[in-house]
Amino acid sequence: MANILDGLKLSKQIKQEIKEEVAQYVNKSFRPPHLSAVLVGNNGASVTYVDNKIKDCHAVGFRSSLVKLPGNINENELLQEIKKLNEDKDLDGFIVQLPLPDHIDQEKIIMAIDPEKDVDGFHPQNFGKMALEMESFLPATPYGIMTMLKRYNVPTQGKNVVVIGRSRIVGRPMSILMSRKGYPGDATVTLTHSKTQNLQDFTKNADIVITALGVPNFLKGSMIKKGAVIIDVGITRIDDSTKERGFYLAGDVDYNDVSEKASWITPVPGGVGPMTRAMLLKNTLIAYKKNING
Ligand SMILES: Nc1nc(=O)c2c([nH]1)NC[C@@H]1CN(c3ccc(C(=O)N[C@@H](CCC(=O)O)C(=O)O)cc3)C=[N+]21
Repeated sequence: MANILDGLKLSKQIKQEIKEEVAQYVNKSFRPPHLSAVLVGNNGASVTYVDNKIKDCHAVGFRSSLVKLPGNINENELLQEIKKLNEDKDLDGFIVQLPLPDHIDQEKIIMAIDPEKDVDGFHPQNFGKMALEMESFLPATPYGIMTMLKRYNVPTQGKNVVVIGRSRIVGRPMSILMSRKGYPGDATVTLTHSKTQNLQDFTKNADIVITALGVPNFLKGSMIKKGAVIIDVGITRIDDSTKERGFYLAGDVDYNDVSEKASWITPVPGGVGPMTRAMLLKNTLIAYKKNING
């Protein structure tokens, strides 16, 4: 049976560390860190994520604010809102919750965010710096996975890592981070995606598999090597009226099957998701310290 990479437990530890650091600043009469989120429309999962983010902020002593905009807002109006946030001296960082409605050009919006306030690490300047191994804000989900591997001392040097999915917020940055120098990193990375042929040939050879697909129960025990480390980024809501919230969450990994064979595995829920939230706070703290210390 696999050991569990407990993202919920680790995220609580990290939040505690952040809380203590914030308290030190506030005790010296500095203002608290301030994170803002922009929410366009009312997609169910997005609303949950933003609500959780606000709770997280309060739990660690951050100030938080929410910019709630109607789903039919046009691109220029949204750009105006972003300009205001960029210019707000009392704001350390903000995120624009994705996905945006189809009539808005996502890239254009991301490009408009001040890279210094881009605590999601989505702006091309931060992405480019990440790829060049310069200091930058790292995207929260990949950063959370790197932190989990580090705190659990999972070896990565020279390991075969297979990432499934090439999205701009998870798969692609994950592949870059794991190939960077140092620990965690120094891995041999294969980035697979929907056009990959014979995916199993790659996953069966992998020491670490990171799935970011959004296809429930996609990864089976037969597709992995014995002793592999399995990181499940997929979180899909599955309607189920017998559940309290009317749905349950399913990962990309067939957990019962895969955990028989894996050495380490992340659960869903309680794995990568809570780590993502903790790393957003971490990035905001980094932005804050730069602002406070000048
Ligand atoms: N600008 C932007 N930045 C993001 O980081 C971003 C985004 N847009 N859009 C959507 C995705 C998704 N995402 C999640 C974060 C935490 C959980 C999470 O905490 N999940 C819990 C369960 C939560 C629940 O119970 O519903 C868990 O896995 O245990 C899930 C999903 C951030 N994203």
